[in-house]
Amino acid sequence: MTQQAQRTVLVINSGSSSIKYQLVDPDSGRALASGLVERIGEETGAITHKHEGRTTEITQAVPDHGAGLAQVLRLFEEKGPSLAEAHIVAVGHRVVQGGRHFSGPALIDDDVVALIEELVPLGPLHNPAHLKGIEVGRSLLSDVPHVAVFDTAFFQDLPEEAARYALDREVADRYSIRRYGAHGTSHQFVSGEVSALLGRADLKQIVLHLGNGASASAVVAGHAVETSMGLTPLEGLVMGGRTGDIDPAAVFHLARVAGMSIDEIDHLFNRGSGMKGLSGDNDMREVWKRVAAGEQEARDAMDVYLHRLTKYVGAYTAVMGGLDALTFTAGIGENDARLRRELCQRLAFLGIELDEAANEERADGARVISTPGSAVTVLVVPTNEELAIARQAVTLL
Ligand SMILES: Nc1ncnc2c1ncn2[C@@H]1O[C@H](COP(=O)(O)OP(=O)(O)O)[C@@H](O)[C@H]1O
Ligand SMILES: CC(=O)OP(=O)(O)O
Ligand SMILES: [Mg+2]
Repeated sequence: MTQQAQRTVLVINSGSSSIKYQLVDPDSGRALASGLVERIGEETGAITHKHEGRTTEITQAVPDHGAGLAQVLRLFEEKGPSLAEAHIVAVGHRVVQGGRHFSGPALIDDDVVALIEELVPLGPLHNPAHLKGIEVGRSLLSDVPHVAVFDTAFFQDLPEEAARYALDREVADRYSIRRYGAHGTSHQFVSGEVSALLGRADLKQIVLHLGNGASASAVVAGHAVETSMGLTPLEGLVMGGRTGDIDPAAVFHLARVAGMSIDEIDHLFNRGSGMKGLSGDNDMREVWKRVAAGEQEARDAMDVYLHRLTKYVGAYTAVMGGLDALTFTAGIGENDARLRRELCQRLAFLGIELDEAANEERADGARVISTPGSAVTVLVVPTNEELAIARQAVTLL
């Protein structure tokens, strides 16, 4: 018989086109159930629900995040575990954009919902999905507290010189234009795991969160000092469908010369660019297949991706005055050994030496993939945003 949890948190992590969820015991870290709703809004969506070693897979259209979440709650009733008997003490919602309002988790009430709504322009791919998740979650699970955990919270204390853009001060302050960052729950969780694994609290770290959205952070002794996402999650690294860094004058140029509207440019930069725009595919596994098939555009896209990463690692090493640990996480960072190898080759000048066998090994947990003689410890650490959200949520109870 599986051991009963004393208390659980249901965590809902809504992405731009997906929902990840976990029913998790915040004390032991054990997930009683977990799952993923993918390709929301597309012709065919997919839902995967895992509970006690059993996996249920459903292929069906999921029109929006509200419908996806309602389906997930039905799956809990049909396949278990029953939410009514799960001792749920809170529902934790990931929220990407908290602007300047939130430096920690917040109990969700109508005022908090209004603020998340106000911040939609600064989290255009994510905040609308979170609002749907919160609305459906609150109506279907109305007798437990709902807590919002913000991606931006970990970066609220960035040094002013990192958070401030060189934009007219009055305009920037009036319109709250500054670097808010994103993926902070993951950067905080992963950098904390690295400190624990290496047994040192004073590390100079770079964390590369490489998923569909991708970001880098520089963390000194547990405090973030730089991060690549900016006013919105568009800035920084090359992503699945997002440009990352681009000269803002490209916007003026496309408006004036190509006659594109602001909404068209927004869509182009946020959804039609990145690896998808460069190679035709936003999934790294597909891009590598194209590289293997000899497609030059795919190889060029990989080189743009790697060049951007190299630049950020170099810049953050300079900002921190050194580098002790470089960590890969999220879908690409955790699974793409070739990408890790090619990046570390470009970073050999830092004294980085990869243990090729450890890098290729398919393992689940956190691990070191550099040689004992490497000047920088290189690691793969699986992120667990859901567990981190659950732990933050219960601090408010
Ligand atoms: N084995 C793999 N090799 C390379 N990339 C992978 C692999 N497995 C997953 N990915 C990448 O991970 C991405 C999803 O990462 P994830 O962190 O779940 O992103 P998000 O939270 O933004 O949806 C996919 O788009 C895919 O490109
Ligand atoms: C902020 C962000 O890009 O999140 P995700 O990678 O989950 O889309
Ligand atoms: Mg993610």
